Formats: sequence, structure tokens, C-alpha cells
Amino acid sequence: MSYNFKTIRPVMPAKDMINVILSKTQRKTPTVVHPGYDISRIRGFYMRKVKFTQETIHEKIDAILQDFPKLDDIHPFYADLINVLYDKDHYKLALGHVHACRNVIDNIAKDYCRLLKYGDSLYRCKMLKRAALGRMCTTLKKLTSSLNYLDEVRKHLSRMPAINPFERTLLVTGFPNVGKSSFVNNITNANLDVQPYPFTTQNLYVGHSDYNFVRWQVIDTPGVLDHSLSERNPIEMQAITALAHLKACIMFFLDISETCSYSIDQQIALFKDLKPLFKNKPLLLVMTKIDIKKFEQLDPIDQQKLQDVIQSENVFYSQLSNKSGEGIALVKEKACNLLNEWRQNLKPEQLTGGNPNLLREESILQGVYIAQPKRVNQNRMPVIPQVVGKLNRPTLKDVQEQNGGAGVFSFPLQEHFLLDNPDWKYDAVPEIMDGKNIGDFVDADILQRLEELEKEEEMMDQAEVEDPEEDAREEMLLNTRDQVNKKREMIKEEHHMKMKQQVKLHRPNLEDAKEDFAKKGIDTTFLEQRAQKFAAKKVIQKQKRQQHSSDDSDDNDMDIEGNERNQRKGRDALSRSRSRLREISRSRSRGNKKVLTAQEQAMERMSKKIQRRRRNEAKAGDGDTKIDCKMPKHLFTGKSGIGKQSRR
Ligand SMILES: Nc1nc2c(ncn2[C@@H]2O[C@H](COP(=O)(O)OP(=O)(O)OP(=O)(O)O)[C@@H](O)[C@H]2O)c(=O)[nH]1
Repeated sequence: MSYNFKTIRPVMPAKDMINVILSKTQRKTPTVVHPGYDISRIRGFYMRKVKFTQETIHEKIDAILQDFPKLDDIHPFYADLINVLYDKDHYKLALGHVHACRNVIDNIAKDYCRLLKYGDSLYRCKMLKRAALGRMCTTLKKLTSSLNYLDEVRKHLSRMPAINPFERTLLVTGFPNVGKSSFVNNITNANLDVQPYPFTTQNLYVGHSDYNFVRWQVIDTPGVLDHSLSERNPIEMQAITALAHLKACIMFFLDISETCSYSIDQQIALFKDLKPLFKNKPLLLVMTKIDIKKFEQLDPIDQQKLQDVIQSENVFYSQLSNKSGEGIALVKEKACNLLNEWRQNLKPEQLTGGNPNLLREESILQGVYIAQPKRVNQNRMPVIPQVVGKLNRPTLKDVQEQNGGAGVFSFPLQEHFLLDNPDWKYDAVPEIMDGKNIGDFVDADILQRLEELEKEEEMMDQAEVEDPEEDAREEMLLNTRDQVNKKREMIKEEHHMKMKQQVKLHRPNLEDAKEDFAKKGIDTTFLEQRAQKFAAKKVIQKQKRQQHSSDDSDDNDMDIEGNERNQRKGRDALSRSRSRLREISRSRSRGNKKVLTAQEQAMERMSKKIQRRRRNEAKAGDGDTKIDCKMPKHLFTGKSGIGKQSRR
């Protein structure tokens, strides 16, 4: 199982997450609701918003929880590494906090959905939704520090090399500056930083190399100093973690030239100190920088010390120089063979950590022989069939080259014409030949059809010759139509006259009406008033008519005096009738006005008072239909910023 932490998705800061979630809710749920809707529809509208928000948050938090590795599930090497780098407790607390918040948000949504079921108005439902979303966002906001921490962890994890704990591994360790990175660079393509000062390597680095047709993982570790475990810093602890957990061949590098600024004694002490971590693992003591000082050139005391260590601890040893390249291949071979031998004694389960895929891979690899095919005939010439060789005719390209090359030469379309005589191919084609062109051959029956057409036209002309009987018939029809129209007009006229007479007959007399009402005991004064008003109206209308008619009839020869007199007469009559009208008129609403009780009047006064301020400030009330849209699309799309224009 290989661990690739690069796939962990970025963790959004809480603030951004809230923005994303709220805008997603706004975009993906309906936005229009009216107070006039059925209450169950309004409840559904807001419930959907609450549920959608909760689901979105749930999804986002789930993604975080799934992406981050669970310390109990991963290989102990990675679990310890995460503990060293990010503090296991802090890591677990952050993930736990995120998990707890997810549950809290789920519960909030559940509670508010339950409350929304009892919402009795749009306003109440809206307020409940607002409260639900608000509480969810507040809960999310509390995650700020945990989310920031997790994102930092993600960034660091993603830069970590993908180390496969089950692959064949060579682990290089030792004091700083002893030439570890140089060796890894020499046998892999890792291209690590090499500097003449200690602690150049501060993280674990991995390179790959091939040996015996199998891939080998070579891990470069930061340098380790000789002091107690509690004093080790996180950089050193990474190396210790790798030494403790990886089933690898340990290559302890010892700089016998002492140019790394640590004495041989110090390096031997560190070797002994770390020995418990190498227990039961293949170990190779590598003496480096032999280009500066060979083992034989060492002080006899140092030589003795080193031999004592090798014999007492029963370790294999080797020498190399990264500068001259001496012994590098040998060291690599020795280490790989040591590990291979050691692995043969292990059970497949121990090598693969029980991973069935790796188990199968391992068992397959053990029985595979990689064969290299040997080529008998090295120089294979192209084979051209004999038939092709025989044809030997010029290709179209040859023809093109002969005739001026590309651009000048145009492909002769006549080349493939199928004619009786192939010599005719390139003859010019005449437009008219023997008095005919190509159109004459398209329709052979054209003349016959033309004749038929002409005959048809003649027949139609004959049919159009005038007929006197037809004329008489047409005239008779017209007369009949006139008579019918006249008769219809007369019937209409008669009907109008009849109706007028009927109206006159049925108009009640004032006196009769008065008597009628008096018999029924109803006051008749209003009847008289109406009659007077009607009479006055009639007088005015009559005078107006008279005035118009006198204006029209007198025309130019009417004398000025007469005209003035007439006008004065008319004006007097008009003013008289108006004053009389004023006397009898009354406002239309007075009769309909309802008499309010004292209590009703007080109520009206109060409601006016309440509404006064709102009315003066032109504020919208609860009753006002209002369809809010937080971000109107037309104002927020496009390139120009907000506030430059009132419209786009
Ligand atoms: N003469 C000589 N110099 C070497 C040899 N190997 C490494 N060096 C030098 O030693 C210095 C340290 O080499 P590194 O490969 O960075 O050593 P390291 O152990 O990885 O050091 P850290 O990264 O600090 O742990 C560099 O200046 C190298 O050029 C060698 O075999 N011979």
C-alpha cells in the first residue's frame, strides 16, 4: 500500500467555507416565495434551504475527514512521523473538533426543520430559516483554528516523499555531513542538495534505483547527533522514526576522514546508541570519504576501535568515496544482497503488512524469471513485394515534378475519362456541336411537352368567351341582393320606432308616481327634487341647442345687435339654471357615509397614528409584497465593479 498525501484536497478557511456554502444555497435552491402561497409550500421552501445548507456543510466536512489519514489505520511509520511533525494530540483534536461540529450542525438542521413544520406565516418561517443558517455558520466559524491547522498539515504532508513502507528499502543514516546525500545522488536520480555544512538535509528524501531487475527505494535521512532521545529535535526524530519502523537495510555512514567535524569516537558512540533500532535488521557499516583517508591510513588506535565494533556487533562493513566513485557499486550491491537474504527469511505477511495485493505481487515476483530476447538477424532490410517493383510507372508526383512542380502543375481531371477512343481524352470540349448543346440532351421530349402546353392554353382561352345568358343571371342576382338589403333596413327602422314608442308609453307620470308612493307611505320629496333637477338639466340642454342652431343659421348676415341679445339671453338662462342646480345639489358621498361609533372612531385614530411614521418615512411594512434578492444577477455579473453604474 503506498501513501500519497498529495491527493488531500485543500481545506478552506472557515470564513470562505461559509461564503461558499451560503452562496451555493442561494444559487441552488428556489429564491421566490410569496406570502400568498399555501403555508405548506412556504414551509417546504424554507425547510429545503435549511436542509440544503446542512447537506452542503456535511459534504464538505466529510471530505476533510475522509481525506486526512487516520493515525490508527495507517502504517506505524507514518503515524509516528505525523506525531513527530504535527503532534498527534493536536492532529487528533483538530479532526475530532471538525467531526463534532458536523454532528452539531446536523442536529441544528434537524431541530429547525422540526420547528419549521409549525411555522404559521412566511415571516415566521423566514426567521426560523435565518436562525438555523445563522447558528450553522456560527458553529462553522468556531472551526477557524482547526481548519487552518489542518490546511497547514495538508500543505506539509503533500510535500512529503511518497515512501512505500513495504518496498525494498535502503536507509542511509549517520552523523550530519558524512556524505549520505552524495551517496543517494550517486545511486539514484534523487538530485538532493549537497552542501559542506551539517543539517543540509532536514527531511526524509527518497530516490529509486534498480538492482537485479527490481526497484529499490533509497531513503536519505537527516543527520543524527549523539545525545539522548528526549533531547532530539523533530528533524532528527524523522530519521529515528524511519529507523524504527521501516523494514530496510540500514546503512550507517561513518566518515573516517573526520572532515564532517565529528571524531571517529563520537561516530562509534552514536552507532552504539542507535544499535537497538537496527536490531533484527540487515546492517552495513559504510566508511566514507576514503579518497581523503583510507582505512589503512587511519591511526592504529582508531583502526582497532573500528575493528572491535565490527567484530563485537558482527556487522558487515564496506568503504566508498563519493568523490572518486570508488566502492559505490560494491556498497550498493552488498546492501541489496543483505536485504534480499534477510527478506527471504521473512513471511510474505511480514513483508506486505497483510495487504493482499502486495502479497500477490510478492509471490509473483519471487517466481518470475526476466528473460532478455536475443536477436538472431540484427539488420533487417525493408521488404518490397516483387509485383510492386515490376510496375515501374511514373507516379503522379513524378508527373508534377516534370510539369513545373507544386503550385504550377494542376491535376489533369481528364486522366480518368472513360471514352471510346483514349486519344480523345485531352480534346477541347465544344459548347455547341451540330446545333445542339448539352441542355438538348437533358430532356429528349421537350418539344412534345411544349406542344401539349400550348394546346392546353388554347382550350382555356376558348372557355373564356362571353355568354349573354350568364350576364342576365348575374344582373338578376344583384337586383335581388339590393332588394334584400333595403328590406332589412326597413325592418330595422320599424323596430327602432316601436321601441321608442314603448319607452314613451312606460315613462311614469310624476303625479302618478307621487300617488303611488303616498299610498305605500313613502316620502315623495326626493321625487320632486329629482324632477326639478331633471327639468333644470333639460332647460340647459335646450338653451345650448338653441344657441348652437342660431350660430349656425345666422351665419354672416346676422346683425351684431341680435347676436349680442341672443347671447345675453342664453347666459342669463344658463346662470339661472346653474344657481338652481347648486341649490338642489348635494355631495355624492354624504348619503353613503357610515356613522361610526365612538369606539370605531378611536380605533381609526389609533391605526392612523401607528401608520403615520411608517408612511412619512415611506417604509415597507409586513403587508407589503416584497421579493428580496440579495445579489441581483444583473448587478453582479460582468467586468465592471459594483457601484460604478446603477445598471449594466
Ligand atoms: N572528499 C569527499 N568529500 C565528500 C564525500 N562525500 C561527501 N563529501 C562532501 O561532504 C560534504 C557533505 O556531504 P553531504 O552528502 O551533504 O553529507 P550529508 O551526510 O548528507 O549531510 P547532511 O545533509 O547535513 O546530513 C559535501 O561538501 C560533500 O562534497 C567523499 O566521499 N569524499
